Amino acid sequence: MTIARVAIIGLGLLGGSIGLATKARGLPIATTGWDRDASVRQRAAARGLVDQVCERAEDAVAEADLVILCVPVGAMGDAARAIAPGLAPHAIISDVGSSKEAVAEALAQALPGATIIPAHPVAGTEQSGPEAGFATLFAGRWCIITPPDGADPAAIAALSDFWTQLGSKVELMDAAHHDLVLAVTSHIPHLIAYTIVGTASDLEDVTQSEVIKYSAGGFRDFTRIAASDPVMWRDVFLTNKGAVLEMLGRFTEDLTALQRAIRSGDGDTLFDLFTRTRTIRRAVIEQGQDDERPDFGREHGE
Ligand SMILES: NC(=O)C1=CN([C@@H]2O[C@H](COP(=O)(O)OP(=O)(O)OC[C@H]3O[C@@H](n4cnc5c(N)ncnc54)[C@H](O)[C@@H]3O)[C@@H](O)[C@H]2O)C=CC1
Ligand SMILES: O=C(O)C(=O)Cc1ccc(O)cc1
Repeated sequence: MTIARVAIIGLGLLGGSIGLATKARGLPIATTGWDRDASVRQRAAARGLVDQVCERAEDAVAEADLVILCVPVGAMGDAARAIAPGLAPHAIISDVGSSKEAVAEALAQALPGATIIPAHPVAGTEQSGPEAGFATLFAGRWCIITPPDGADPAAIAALSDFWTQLGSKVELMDAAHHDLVLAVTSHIPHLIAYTIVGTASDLEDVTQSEVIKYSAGGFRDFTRIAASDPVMWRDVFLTNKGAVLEMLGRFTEDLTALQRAIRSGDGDTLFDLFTRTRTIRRAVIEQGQDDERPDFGREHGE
């Protein structure tokens, strides 16, 4: 199965980065794109995110071997219905959504009989929109592919190859397991960031300007995460409800234990946890899963 033509639906950070990476790596693949927002279509064309930005969804997907839906997870069903009339019978339909079980269901319902292989590149930033994409986003990052039971092995192989050619490391995973793992490694950290920044900005005896002025430490990192796209993250929490609530239950128990340790002056408990977590950070850096790549800050103007 050769992928010679890819249609990208949704031309924001993820869609734009796929288009730019395909071009920058010189892949022999033609790219088309569509976004439901006319202003995004125009800005995407101006930046050359794909070879051809189409005015209609069905034109963008006509003759595409692979269609990648790069819209918020709550909009996957709508996007799938928009492309349905133009799809080639052999096309592989995939996506980049941050939650996988709900997306797989929405796509299967919208496109009965289609070859659907959901995926999630675990790579992104707090930015969104057609100006945010960059060609190196996926380099060295994991892309988790969650094929449904009975999926065509040739289609899985073709999608895996595509992501490998964009520079990603590919792993196959069951969708439910993906959702549980990402709940703890990505979704709950975002929820915590939104909470802590919200709590700080609500404080009555600390002014907003003090929060901004003295946010040199950990709080500064939280403000980056808490600047992430509200539509995208609303949809993530609504679609990964079960796994997020399960992990949030455990997190709340652990937080309560820390609260008790602080109240009772139990320094050993605090020290032991902080020592254990330090080793995790070291392992993350050794595996190259941090954002301390030499080009990352520069490309983001930091
Ligand atoms: N932002 C990130 O760091 C990451 C995001 N993702 C996932 O990628 C997907 C896209 O996220 P971003 O590119 O960050 O968002 P974005 O906001 O930059 O781009 C999304 C685009 O989809 C368009 N859109 C919305 N509904 C549509 C519809 N029904 N039909 C056609 N176009 C529609 C919007 O106009 C927008 O241009 C989401 O599902 C998100 O969960 C995955 C990995 C990382
Ligand atoms: O900006 C960050 O730190 C991220 O965590 C980006 C991100 C957001 C959502 C995903 O599904 C994957 C990666």
